[in-house]
Parts: sequence; C-alpha cells; structure tokens
Amino acid sequence: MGREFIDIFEDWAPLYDDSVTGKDAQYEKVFEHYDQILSEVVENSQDKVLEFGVGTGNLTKQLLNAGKTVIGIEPSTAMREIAKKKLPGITILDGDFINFPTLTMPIDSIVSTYAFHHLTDEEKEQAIKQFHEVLQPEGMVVFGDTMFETKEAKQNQIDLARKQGFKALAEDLEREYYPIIKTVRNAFEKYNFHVSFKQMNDFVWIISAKKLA
Ligand SMILES: C[S@@+](CC[C@H](N)C(=O)[O-])C[C@H]1O[C@@H](n2cnc3c(N)ncnc32)[C@H](O)[C@@H]1O
Repeated sequence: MGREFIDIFEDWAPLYDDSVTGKDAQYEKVFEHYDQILSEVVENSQDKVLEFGVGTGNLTKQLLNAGKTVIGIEPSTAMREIAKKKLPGITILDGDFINFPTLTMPIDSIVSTYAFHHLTDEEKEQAIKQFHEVLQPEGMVVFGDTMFETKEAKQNQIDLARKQGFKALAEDLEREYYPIIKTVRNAFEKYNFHVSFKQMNDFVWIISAKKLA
C-alpha cells in the first residue's frame, strides 16, 4: 500500500543519485547532509535489519559496510535494478511498508530514509502496528524523512519553494503525505514504542523508536 507514487520513482531512478548529491537545486536543501543522515540511521540500528524504500541502495551500502545483515524491500523495479547493479548479491525484494514477502530472519531493526511519507497517516499507523509485531524485543525503528513541527512550518516551506521558483518541490510537498511530528509521535506511542526525534536539516528528522514490551 502507499504505492501511488511509484511511477515517479520509475522515472527518477536513473537521475536519483544526482539529486542526493546536490545536483538538483530544488532538492539541495532536502538532501543537505545526506551522508550524515544515512550514517545516523546506521549508528542507531542493530544487526539484523529490514530496510524499506531502498531506492538506489545508498543506505543499504552503509549498513552492509557496518557489518549488518540487510533484507531490502523496494516497490520500484527501476530502483531495484540500480541497487542490485551497485550492490551485487544484496537481498532486495519487491514489496512496500505494508505488504512484503515473508521474512527469513528475525529482525531487530527496521530502517528507512526518505520513504515513510509515501504512506497516509492512517497507513503509517497500520505500518507501525506491524513493525511492533515484526521486531524482536527491544528492537528499533530508525527512519530519516521529511516532516514538520507544525502545519504552519510545512506551509512556510511550500511558500518558500514557490517563491524560489521550485515548482516541483512545492508540488511534491503538497502531493505526498509529509507528516506533522506530533502525529508520528502519537502513532508510535499508541503501538508501544518509546520515540525520539532529531532534526538533520530544514526538512529531515531522524525518528528513533524503541519497541517496549
Ligand atoms: C526518495 S526515495 C529514497 C531512496 C533511499 N532510501 C534514499 O534514502 O536515498 C523513496 C523510495 O521509496 C520508495 N517507495 C515509494 N512508495 C513506497 C512504499 N509505499 N513502501 C516502500 N517504499 C516506497 C520509492 O520507490 C523510492 O525508491
């Protein structure tokens, strides 16, 4: 579920790595400190990792370099192909945050960067409920993604993007389901996680959520 944006990624896949390295002015601020954001996710995760929205495999690469075992889930065929070419031998399966193949190992960390906002708030809750079921005791969810402290802060970024002539960014912020932090906090707490947030740039925050009993 939450697959309504896949066509965007089928088209974006060949140029995606140019965007994350700052070559697309519209997304420069969104991907500011990209490598640090990925590192922060890696540092907060444990050994047996389930990664959602793998994209071109940049987070996967850092996870593998840190010695972790990773099962990747990615709904876009074009993205999966690029990730497999970059990282031969990785396990990357067709699926999404809600529907994915049966897992072949116990999972102690669920990670993702720049992807959770493809789910509506209701779908996010459904996914978080499933994360609690999938994770081992004291397992972690560690996500980096765009979110906002208030509705006004979100609108300010949309207005700024329009003022700067960043039409694609403004439309993206309006089209997809970038959440308000309190909504995400409430969803994790509802399903028995202890959750904290850390800001990484004007858009992206790290969510670290530990499964409570
Ligand atoms: C902006 S890219 C992020 C890629 C990579 N994680 C990174 O940090 O560079 C978003 C990725 O999420 C994937 N995606 C879109 N909808 C999804 C869903 N419902 N479940 C899981 N992944 C999804 C897209 O296909 C795309 O590869």
